[in-house]
Amino acid sequence: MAFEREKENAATAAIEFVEDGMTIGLGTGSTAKFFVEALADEIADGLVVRGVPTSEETRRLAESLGVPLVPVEQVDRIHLTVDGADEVDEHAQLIKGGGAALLREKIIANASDLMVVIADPSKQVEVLGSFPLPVEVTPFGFTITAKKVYDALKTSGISRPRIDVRRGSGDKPLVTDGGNYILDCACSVIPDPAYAAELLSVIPGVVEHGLFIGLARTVIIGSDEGASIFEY
Ligand SMILES: O=C(CO)[C@H](O)[C@H](O)COP(=O)(O)O
Repeated sequence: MAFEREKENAATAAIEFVEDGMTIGLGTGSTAKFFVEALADEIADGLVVRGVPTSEETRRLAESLGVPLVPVEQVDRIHLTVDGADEVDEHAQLIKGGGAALLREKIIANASDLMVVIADPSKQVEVLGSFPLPVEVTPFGFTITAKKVYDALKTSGISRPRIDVRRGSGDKPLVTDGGNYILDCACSVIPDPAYAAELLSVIPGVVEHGLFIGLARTVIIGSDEGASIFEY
């Protein structure tokens, strides 16, 4: 798999943000997996923390590695969330949701004192939009919602968005942990991510979108040799 070493180095560097007693949001995806593994090693060495997983996939991984978890309903404070991203720009604006976990990821990131993004260099972009923007929608009326999403993206300045329902097994629409569908919106360039986010957020049927604006405060980019940490 590409960029494995860079992902692992970014994830390992994020351990320096972890302190004893923290409740930690555990992201989803191949980079976040390295973080959960690194955290499990620290726990084996005596670190005391609890995790809040952002997907069923991460919950299973954390449980298999012996990372103590706390049900999200019982959490009153999340000190830190460490998660990957599909794209990160120079203002720490993100596209997330390639792993279909964007809803839980955003709820947990938004509730955290600090969101740290870990990524390999291929995720760094000047302008968001090469990666198709995931938009999570309710199955009811999703074709109507898709049309509204198309209109919103056009209004935000994207010239020709193309929208596909993400497919899972048997070519059926993929169903997220929350029971919803994902619209993958090929935009090429998102000229005004904050405006696009604002327009998408008010569409009935849109549960959440993959634009993470103003959430990440720290971005760690892994390299072959180590990692660079950027604070915003
Ligand atoms: O947003 C996500 C899941 O919904 C992931 O963080 C994102 O897709 C990056 O994944 P990876 O680390 O495997 O490249």
